[in-house]
Amino acid sequence: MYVKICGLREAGQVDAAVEAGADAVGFVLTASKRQVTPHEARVLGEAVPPGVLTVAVFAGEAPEVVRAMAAEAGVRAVQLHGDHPHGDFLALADLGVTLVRAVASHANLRCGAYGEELLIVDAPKPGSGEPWDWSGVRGRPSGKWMLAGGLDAGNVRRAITEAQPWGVDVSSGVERDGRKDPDLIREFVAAARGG
Ligand SMILES: O=C(O)c1ccccc1N[C@@H]1O[C@H](COP(=O)(O)O)[C@@H](O)[C@H]1O
Repeated sequence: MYVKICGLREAGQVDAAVEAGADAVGFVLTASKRQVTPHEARVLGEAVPPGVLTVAVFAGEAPEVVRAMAAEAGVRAVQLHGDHPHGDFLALADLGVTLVRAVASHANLRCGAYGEELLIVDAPKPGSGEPWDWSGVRGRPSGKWMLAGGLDAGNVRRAITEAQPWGVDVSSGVERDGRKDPDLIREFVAAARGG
């Protein structure tokens, strides 16, 4: 089970995610309570081993903005949320990073349909921590797709059973009082992998 921990803002949180065995760590560069600057993302990403994907999260920015910020952040992947047109993915195809398309369940759920390598099927309000009807997507997405939206250590096994994703992605569910919590990160990764 591929696991991404998103919305990291401090070096200790990144270390906790890597040590827990996360496959990918996310830095939110779009407007959010979890937003970091491209420079901060670069510094955080420097401690991440090569085998772990560093992901910059965007939502609605123009491809030129994504290109410039991703280059400054030095990330290995960019994640575009919302209704980015196919042309935005084509415009970023030569960026040399993994493209991740993040959409709500009403969208095209074929991973690769827009040239992306990874797909995230998320709640209507990304980063809100609100659970949604994961069971409704079972059998609809194809390829390498991650389930996101309202997951935590207590519900991720059920969500995996219901939706049958290739991976899972979490932000709010590994926070305590608005900050990422190393224990919750460890518990989430273990639960996602069946521990
Ligand atoms: O986490 C954010 O603040 C965020 C802001 C804007 C777009 C995406 C964001 N995060 C993504 O939301 C889901 C996780 O949601 P949840 O908090 O676990 O319910 C994941 O795809 C993040 O990358």
